Amino acid sequence: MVNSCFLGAPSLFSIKLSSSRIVNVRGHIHLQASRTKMELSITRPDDWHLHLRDGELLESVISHSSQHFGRAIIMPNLKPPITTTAAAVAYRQSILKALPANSDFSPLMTLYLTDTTSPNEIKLARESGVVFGVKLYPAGATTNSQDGVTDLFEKCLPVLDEMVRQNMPLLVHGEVTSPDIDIFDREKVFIDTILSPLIQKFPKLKVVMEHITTMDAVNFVESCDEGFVAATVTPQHLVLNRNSIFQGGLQPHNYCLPVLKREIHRRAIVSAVTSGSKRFFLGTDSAPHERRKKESTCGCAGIYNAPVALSVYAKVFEEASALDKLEAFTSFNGPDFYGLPRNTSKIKLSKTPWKVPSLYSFGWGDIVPMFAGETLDWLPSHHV
Ligand SMILES: NC(=O)N[C@@H](CC(=O)O)C(=O)O
Ligand SMILES: [Zn+2]
Ligand SMILES: [Zn+2]
Repeated sequence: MVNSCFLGAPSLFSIKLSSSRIVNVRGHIHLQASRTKMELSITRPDDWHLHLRDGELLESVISHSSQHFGRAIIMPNLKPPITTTAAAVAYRQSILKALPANSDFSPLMTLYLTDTTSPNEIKLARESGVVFGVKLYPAGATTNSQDGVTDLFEKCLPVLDEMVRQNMPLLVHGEVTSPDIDIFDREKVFIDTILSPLIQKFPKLKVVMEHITTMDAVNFVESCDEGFVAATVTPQHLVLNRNSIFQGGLQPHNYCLPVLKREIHRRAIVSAVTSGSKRFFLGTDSAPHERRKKESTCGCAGIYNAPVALSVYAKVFEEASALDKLEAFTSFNGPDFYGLPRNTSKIKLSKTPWKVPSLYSFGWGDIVPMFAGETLDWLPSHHV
């Protein structure tokens, strides 16, 4: 098998190939490797959307993220949700305690916005130095969102004003919840009826549209001011379409929210992230649920992708002949948007096939990862 890789911006990352030869095609440098041993060295990535949960679930899943990622934006949808800075500080402590010895992984905390969040809470959040965003869950939109916002424009204007003053990003689960809106249209209707008016009203508010799933979201984010509106993209929305929920029978482990969409939407998202645009960055939305809660008469939404995320992202960029743009997506665009320094250490991704476990078993139960039992191409090195 021959592998070919076009080096658009070689200074961004390095590719090592054993048994490689350099071919000059019309002025462009291509590297070809027979007997593939391709290796990428990239700045250590961050995960800008992660569910770590708490208790034994937290202890069970944390190393899958901390071994590769430098930092992660930690979602606040616990039971009860993290609605105050004091709760975020305490949750951060329990994450640090659960980390493997010697880990330098850094959790970036968020607050869960409710109808009664006060502007003063935003000040406290900023002063704490450990809260980096405020999460909007429309009430009823997703897992543990029942305490979320019922009417953003009715209830949250003073808080949003304060967020602009404090330069505190609003992180958005962008779906309307009205039962008369088709589930596949909920993101688009949210953009039209909530996000677009919100940005008109608060042009200086930083907004991250989390886990985008549609061409409409891509177009919307691209139409906004670059430094103010951005989006995270999950592995599943880059490689799966809605057929995979029903392939050969109901597939509960491919069910997440916002639900997977049509192939045209997947392709639009792939084009957006592999274009090199700074508006899109890595956010896995890794969302572990116990196996029996997924394989159930009323299965939970959420895909556990932390163990496979980097492999999947690398495959997407490779298939788009855009490996030279991978590092900006995984490691630069996120910190640049949040105004944080980029990581300085590196990780390696080698093109070595590895088999995803069919199950992770813990004393309290099992978790089934994305691509359980399948073989993936890109193997990330552990960060030490
Ligand atoms: N994405 C999901 O399907 N589930 C997430 C919540 C969320 O991010 O919407 C969860 O917490 O399980
Ligand atoms: Zn969400
Ligand atoms: Zn999420």
